[in-house]
Amino acid sequence: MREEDLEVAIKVVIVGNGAVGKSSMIQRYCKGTFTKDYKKTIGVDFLERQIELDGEEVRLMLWDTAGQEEFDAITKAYYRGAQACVLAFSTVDRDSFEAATSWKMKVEDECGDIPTVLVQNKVDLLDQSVVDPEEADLLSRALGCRLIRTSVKEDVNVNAVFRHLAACCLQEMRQQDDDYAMNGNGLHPLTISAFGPTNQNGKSHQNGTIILRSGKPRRHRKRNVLKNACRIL
Ligand SMILES: Nc1nc2c(ncn2[C@@H]2O[C@H](COP(=O)(O)OP(=O)(O)OP(=O)(O)O)[C@@H](O)[C@H]2O)c(=O)[nH]1
Repeated sequence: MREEDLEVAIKVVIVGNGAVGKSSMIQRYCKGTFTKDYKKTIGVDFLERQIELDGEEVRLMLWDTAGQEEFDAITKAYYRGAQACVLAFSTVDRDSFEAATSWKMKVEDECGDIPTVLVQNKVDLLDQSVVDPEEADLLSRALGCRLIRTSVKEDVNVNAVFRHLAACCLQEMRQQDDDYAMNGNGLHPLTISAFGPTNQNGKSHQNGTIILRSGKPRRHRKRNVLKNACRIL
């Protein structure tokens, strides 16, 4: 398979309290639209967008999870396999700021330590802000992730959020490629050689190799996708 037939696909989850602007951010980024109406997300939605970064084609699959508690049980499963995270709160909603730490822990529980951006949305409403700039800076340092202030409404910094995450993932992936290249025995660093279990005929089920896959982004064969349209629930 040729290198140009491969692409990087990254699953990004967007988490945060209800009404902080998660769905709006995804709509803005993938469709270029914004609506003032608030329609609670039920369950999980996703949209995708392809970008070029450092000469690589990167497909970002953006998973929109409901911020409302009542959908908690449904959304939990959808964190699995996520490779990057947007952790959003609203400039005019103190509770959403205070909930950011528990959202981060929730994602960490499911996905481990994945590249994450803390997003302070609705900065067009700074005159009504209930979060001091220093507090937000402090939180981003405490959580160990970059803070990006956005206005989805005014289309400020939305692209920067996703480019930053894609760049982090790409860097991780290249690091893995380097490790692989340097690993002289021809095995991927996360591949463990072993005798596999045998079936009733005494034959090995596969080739005797147990592969531990990391949840990190990998190159995939390009595929034709239905652009921008996939509702799960
Ligand atoms: N002023 C302002 N309003 C915004 C901005 N982003 C989103 N909104 C509004 O905030 C409300 C909530 O936005 P949503 O995108 O539905 O919020 P959500 O986080 O997806 O909410 P849930 O689906 O309940 O989790 C909507 O009325 C949006 O129009 C922004 O940057 N500025």
